[in-house]
Amino acid sequence: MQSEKEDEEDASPEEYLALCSFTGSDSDQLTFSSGDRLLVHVKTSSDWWWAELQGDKGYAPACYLRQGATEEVEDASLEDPWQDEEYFGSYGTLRLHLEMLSDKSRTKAYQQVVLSNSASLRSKVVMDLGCGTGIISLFCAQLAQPSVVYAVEASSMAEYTRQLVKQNGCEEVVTVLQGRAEEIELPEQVDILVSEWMGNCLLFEFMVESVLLARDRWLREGGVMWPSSAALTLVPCQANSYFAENMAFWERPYGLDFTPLQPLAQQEFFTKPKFSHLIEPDDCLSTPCDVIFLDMYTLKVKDLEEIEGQFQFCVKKSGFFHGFTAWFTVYFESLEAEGAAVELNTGPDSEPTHWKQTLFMLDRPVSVNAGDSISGSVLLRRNPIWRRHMTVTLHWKINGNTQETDNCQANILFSLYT
Ligand SMILES: N=C(N)NC/C=C/[C@H]1O[C@@H](n2cnc3c(N)ncnc32)[C@H](O)[C@@H]1O
Repeated sequence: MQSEKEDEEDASPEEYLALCSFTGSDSDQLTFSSGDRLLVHVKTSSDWWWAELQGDKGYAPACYLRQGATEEVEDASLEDPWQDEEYFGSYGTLRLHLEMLSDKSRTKAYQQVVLSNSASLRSKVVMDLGCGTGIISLFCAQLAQPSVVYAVEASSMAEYTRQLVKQNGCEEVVTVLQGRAEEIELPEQVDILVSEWMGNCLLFEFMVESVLLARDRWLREGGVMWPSSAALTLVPCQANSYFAENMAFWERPYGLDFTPLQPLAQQEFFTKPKFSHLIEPDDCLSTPCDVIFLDMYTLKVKDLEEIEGQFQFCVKKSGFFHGFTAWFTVYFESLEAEGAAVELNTGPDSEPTHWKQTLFMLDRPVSVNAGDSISGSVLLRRNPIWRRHMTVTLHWKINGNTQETDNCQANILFSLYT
């Protein structure tokens, strides 16, 4: 392996600036500090590069490095680490709002929360964070009698939201405030902070940070968070059709042998997560398991930098282990003491949502048998520079009980970028 890399290192290495510190999580990953200048020898993949720092060689996460960066470039990227221009720009158009409103599972879950708590919502003060078109605020005004709903929206959609509130005769109850939730001023504390903040893999976009900041500033003592908690679920899975369409395809297209393109296909299609994947329940190789649980009352912004979960799956049927699929569930506690919680589950046993599920493909499938165990960890690491992005690192071992399977330690890092 080393010799292979040495061959490839003939090309002259390029200097990159480390935009932030990184601690390697195993022996072949480099550890470096913000400001270090690394020599990148081989860009082995879009996410990991073979680099050198003062004689030490190892893999470095590409998203931590900037080529020939000088101070002003670094400052530039720090200028808009939230990419707000682009982010709120996209929410100023209808496309994303139409997608979210068309998602019946998602929208009806919030409607159900308001409906099943309508009595307790009477005379309450509500904040709807990131209200978009104001659908949740309109549900509150239409299905319950809160004293006021502060509908906060940072994008230019807010001016239309005001029209929708008026158009539906809710202006007595709903007050639309345009601005970032972190920056706007409310005239009072709120009893309930409701928001639909979940992104791919639960956290992508990191809108959750805004929700936590607003909680700390505006939610009164004993106030209620909707969602109240969230869980990220993982399962080892088959992905036969995705594998066939993107990898097996090159075996014999039109009677020709295109297999030399398969390494390229692996690099191009299997090193990025596949958003909007629809996993069939049958594709699950074991019982799914919640690997991360977030309590929205105690979660702190600093906790979002790195969140790790462990897993131990027992394979329930033989098949090809192509990858892991992830989804999330959020829970809305009842305002009544003994009331039942409402849940929005985006997994394969529920009605599909616009999030669908996220598929992380292994670089090559492994055949597994019933009784094998797949154990390991998942690490969500927030990008220290681009604050709406994160990487997902999966480590796992297969302690097969078949004679030819040994521990195949593996880890893959996926960057979730828009
Ligand atoms: N990704 C999912 N599920 N939903 C995205 C939903 C995002 C909506 O919330 C708004 N939003 C996001 N962050 C803030 C904030 N800090 N202050 C005010 N409005 C905000 C966006 O402009 C969208 O309209």
